[in-house]
Amino acid sequence: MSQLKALSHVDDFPSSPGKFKPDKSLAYIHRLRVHSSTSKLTMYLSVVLALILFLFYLSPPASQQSVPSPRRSLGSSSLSSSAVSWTADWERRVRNSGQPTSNSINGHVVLVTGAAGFVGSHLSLALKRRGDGVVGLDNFNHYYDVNLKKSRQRLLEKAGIFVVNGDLNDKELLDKLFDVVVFTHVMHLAAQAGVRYAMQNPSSYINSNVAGLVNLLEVCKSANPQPAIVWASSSSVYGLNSKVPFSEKDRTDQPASLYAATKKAGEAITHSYNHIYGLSITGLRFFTVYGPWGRPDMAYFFFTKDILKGKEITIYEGPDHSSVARDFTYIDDVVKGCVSALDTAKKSTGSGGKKKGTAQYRIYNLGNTTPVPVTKLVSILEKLLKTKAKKKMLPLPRNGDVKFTHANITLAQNELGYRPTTDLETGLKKFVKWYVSHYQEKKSSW
Ligand SMILES: O=C(O)[C@H]1O[C@H](OP(=O)(O)OP(=O)(O)OC[C@H]2O[C@@H](n3ccc(=O)[nH]c3=O)[C@H](O)[C@@H]2O)[C@H](O)[C@@H](O)[C@@H]1O
Repeated sequence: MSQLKALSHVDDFPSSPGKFKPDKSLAYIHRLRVHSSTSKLTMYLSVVLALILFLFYLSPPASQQSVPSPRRSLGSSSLSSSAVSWTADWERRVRNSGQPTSNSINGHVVLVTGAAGFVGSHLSLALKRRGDGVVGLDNFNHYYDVNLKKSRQRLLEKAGIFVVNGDLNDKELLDKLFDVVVFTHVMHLAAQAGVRYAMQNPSSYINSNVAGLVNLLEVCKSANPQPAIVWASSSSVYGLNSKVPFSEKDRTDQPASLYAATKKAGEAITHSYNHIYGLSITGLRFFTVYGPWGRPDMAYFFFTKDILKGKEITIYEGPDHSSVARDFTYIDDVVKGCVSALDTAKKSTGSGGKKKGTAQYRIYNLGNTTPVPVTKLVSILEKLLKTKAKKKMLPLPRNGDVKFTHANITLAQNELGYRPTTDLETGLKKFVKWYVSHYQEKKSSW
């Protein structure tokens, strides 16, 4: 979430009480009392009266005041005179975007949060392609290059998906979206991602991954009908768990980063909403998802950028120079898992904020089952980029990173039919191809 954006309303208030200077104004009134003549007072009163009448004349009638004005969070920065038509246009765009096509197999209508993000944009396109109604939501924060998010948004727009510019914590906006469209599903992918950044900006993780999640769940529990919710948890919840491969039954009470702790909190929070309100919930633990249109804060992405620039890259290693490894999972495989989670999700059981029966609660690993050392990732990139990396080996810092991840995907295989098919070399080849073509015209921004 953009801190600046979240706090922008603060500008409406005096920054400090010091801005009020009651002592001066009192002295002024006192001077008036002592020195002014009756005629002066009459003159002041007339001026004040004239001012009140003038302001009254300028103010719109009550009926006009009740018309909602365009909101900053809805993507308009200017308060134009066409306030009413702009709002109607916005509603029309949301409604059209959420309309399933006639060839839609199941008629799903999905709200995708984080739609301008990496997984969100891929998933939105996949759903739209098969005819689902898809409405996107994204706050376009500055955690990484906003231009990349806007480029993804343009792709979505071409496919007929409207991405609403707004924040998860904006309850009024979420209520409005649920008023305009009846969502059968919510695919909740908006989050403050990144393991290491949590040490720099801890509050952004609480704001998005905890407060934003609760806000969304509050709106979903009150919606009628309640949507089924599928959301992105993370492999990082396994934390210091050393039993491999990681199974959903393994302990997840030892997070190694605040990021992981907020994702684990999300699993607990969603469970409580499932239990109390009958919301159907599916949590997906993603394992280092990579691919075209990926996130520039992730190692494979900035390694590629730095290798091409001839800049040194830092590779972390474990004790005694042991390798650090990740179960890198290709985006298309993850998207298939997400779609399948949506398709197998049962309906929520509650209505009007009241639970009517037990609702489905599921958690799945979506990994690749083949951990690859980071050193190997770098050698694949060197081969694909035909450039030698300038490598610096460093002991794994205490920044929240864990030494390895490795998914057991049996449960997702059995219940979602999830079968990842892309190995790291094949996936990175597709990423590099995209990277080179996407940035070749923007070399100045490298
Ligand atoms: O699977 C997950 O749950 C998580 O996957 C990634 O987190 P991570 O696996 O740490 O991905 P990267 O940040 O791309 O790091 C990949 C590997 O490169 C290593 N690395 C990272 C940065 C660096 O400068 N050098 C380096 O060797 C890390 O230690 C890690 O082993 C995502 O960033 C998280 O949002 C996601 O939730």
